[in-house]
Amino acid sequence: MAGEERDLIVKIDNVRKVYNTRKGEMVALNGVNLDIYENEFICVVGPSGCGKSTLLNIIAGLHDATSGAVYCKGKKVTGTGTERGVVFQQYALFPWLTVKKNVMFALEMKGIKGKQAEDEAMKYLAKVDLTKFADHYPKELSGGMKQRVAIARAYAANPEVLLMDEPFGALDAQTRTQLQTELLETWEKDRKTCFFITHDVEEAIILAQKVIIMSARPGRIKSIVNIDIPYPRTQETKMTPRFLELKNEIWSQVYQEYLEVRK
Ligand SMILES: Nc1ncnc2c1ncn2[C@@H]1O[C@H](COP(=O)(O)OP(=O)(O)OP(=O)(O)O)[C@@H](O)[C@H]1O
Repeated sequence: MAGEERDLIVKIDNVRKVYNTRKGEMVALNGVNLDIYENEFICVVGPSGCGKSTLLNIIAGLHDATSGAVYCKGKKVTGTGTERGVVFQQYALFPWLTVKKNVMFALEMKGIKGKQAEDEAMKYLAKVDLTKFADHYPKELSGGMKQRVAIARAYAANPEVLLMDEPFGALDAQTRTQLQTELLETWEKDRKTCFFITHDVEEAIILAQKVIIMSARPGRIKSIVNIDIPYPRTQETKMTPRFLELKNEIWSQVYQEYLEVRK
């Protein structure tokens, strides 16, 4: 249906990625197909080395696919673009810019300048509760605060899709839980399309509408599990019977792939 097509944000079409290594060719991804629709929250889990980051980097336009292609709103991805915002595990802030200027940078890339960029940056910093730190430098912030700035910067660019590569992976458990809650609250309000990689099955279920399980290398999509737990979700959701059932189901599938890796 034409209506459905309008809502398709990212199309991953038969993507294969081969790296040339000293030991020869290494197939990181093979035959990956996925459609990401507007307002979807998708989490990707799978064993270490199955190609999750490779896939995200190809969507981001940081890597090329060896064959196949990615389309964003119908346009073939050939490089990075402001319609695809990326948040990495290691905050990737500019250390020489203040918090506010880091966020302003994203706005300036979109052609928003001067006072308007400053006002908008402050608006996004307020969303992540960091207005008081606007004039601080990244090195003066905790890991969780740096990641909030990275998220504010990604949001400020108002991308069609947010690509997040283990954004909370480097944080302690408490901060991680806090940032999950904040991201959930934000997503429940604006439903920004998200493609989020994590090692943490609980994190995937609490956030996502769909959890994509990737197979051991060469990475393929092994299965897609719909998370039928209604929003709003809170940390207490993790104690509910349905959550635990989904956790068992997804964990056992991921575990099978871990065993494949170890063979
Ligand atoms: N630039 C590169 N050159 C050669 N091989 C690479 C390169 N980048 C990744 N690889 C290999 O491709 C495979 C997939 O890596 P990738 O980082 O995408 O996996 P991942 O699922 O994100 O892993 P993890 O969960 O450990 O972060 C791995 O075997 C990795 O060693």
